[in-house]
Amino acid sequence: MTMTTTPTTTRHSVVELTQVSRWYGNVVAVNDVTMTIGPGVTGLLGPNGAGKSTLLHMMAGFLAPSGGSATLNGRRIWRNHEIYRLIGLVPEKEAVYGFLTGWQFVLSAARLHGLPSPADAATRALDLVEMSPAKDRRIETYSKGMRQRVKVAAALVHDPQVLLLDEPFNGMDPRQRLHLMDLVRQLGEAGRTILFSSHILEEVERVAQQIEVLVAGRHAASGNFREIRRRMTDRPHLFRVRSSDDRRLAAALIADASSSAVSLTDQGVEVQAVDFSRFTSLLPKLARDLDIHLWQVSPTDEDLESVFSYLISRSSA
Ligand SMILES: Nc1ncnc2c1ncn2[C@@H]1O[C@H](COP(=O)(O)OP(=O)(O)OP(=O)(O)O)[C@@H](O)[C@H]1O
Repeated sequence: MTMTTTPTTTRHSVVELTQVSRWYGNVVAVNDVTMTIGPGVTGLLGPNGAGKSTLLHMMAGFLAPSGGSATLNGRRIWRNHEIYRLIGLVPEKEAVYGFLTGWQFVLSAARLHGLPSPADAATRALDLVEMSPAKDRRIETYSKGMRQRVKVAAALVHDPQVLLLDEPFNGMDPRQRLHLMDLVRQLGEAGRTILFSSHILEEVERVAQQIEVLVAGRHAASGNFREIRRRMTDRPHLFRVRSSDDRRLAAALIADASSSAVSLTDQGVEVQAVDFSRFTSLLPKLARDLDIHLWQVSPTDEDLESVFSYLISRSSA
């Protein structure tokens, strides 16, 4: 994919949230979040309802923080029109009119921004997302991936330094997803400050250099994917083990420091492993030494929700 950038824009933008909170009536959607988003691609990872959309909307100037401050390059975002010109938001909702062509949609975004040459800007944005060949078709005839790209073009039409994307890869087929991932990566490499939200760790790992984890409105972890992975692997894991002699196996496991709790149940031995790598090498060794056959070893808490709850419990410790 080739990409053109506009040399006139300074590209080193930093979005800064300082103790930002947002509540809707009694619901605290975002709770005391402090984070800095710099150039390149950052992934905002969190389960549904974590407050990702609310956070992105505050960064885009669509929502006022109830407390704390959100700035871009040191300047307040909320109600600051000059700052709005530097930010593009790709919303999660399908905010596109099916009866418009891609060209009309992106052109109207250019006009709304009051750009001096809206047609040139629309052409450039459509080229950037490789949608020029389909620009004269109505949006309702587009695939999900094409729709998403045309939304990105509309968000990029004013050549913003900051691009915020809310769950951009949702509902796409694998090929479209790879295509958009490639585009997001390239936009980041060109020096833009990009933040996209997702509830899928693998998705975030593939595109983002930096990951910010949000759980129940709180900032639960921050780092590159290796650090986030490590923190997730370091957490206590709950395993269920079925073997030819559960009782003897449980006794041997309990004697080792790799597990904090071992219990015998109808379904086998349940082990709370506090040292993941030590436990996974110890178990086969014990089985061999004691001449016990292992029939089943399965993690019981591998879902992302439990990983998230672990991270949030750590961050509040
Ligand atoms: N306009 C609103 N009025 C009341 N509550 C809201 C409103 N918008 C969001 N919320 C609540 O705030 C919390 C955070 O919502 P938000 O949409 O920001 O999360 P999210 O991480 O983007 O989740 P999802 O991926 O499901 O959209 C949720 O509990 C949600 O129900």
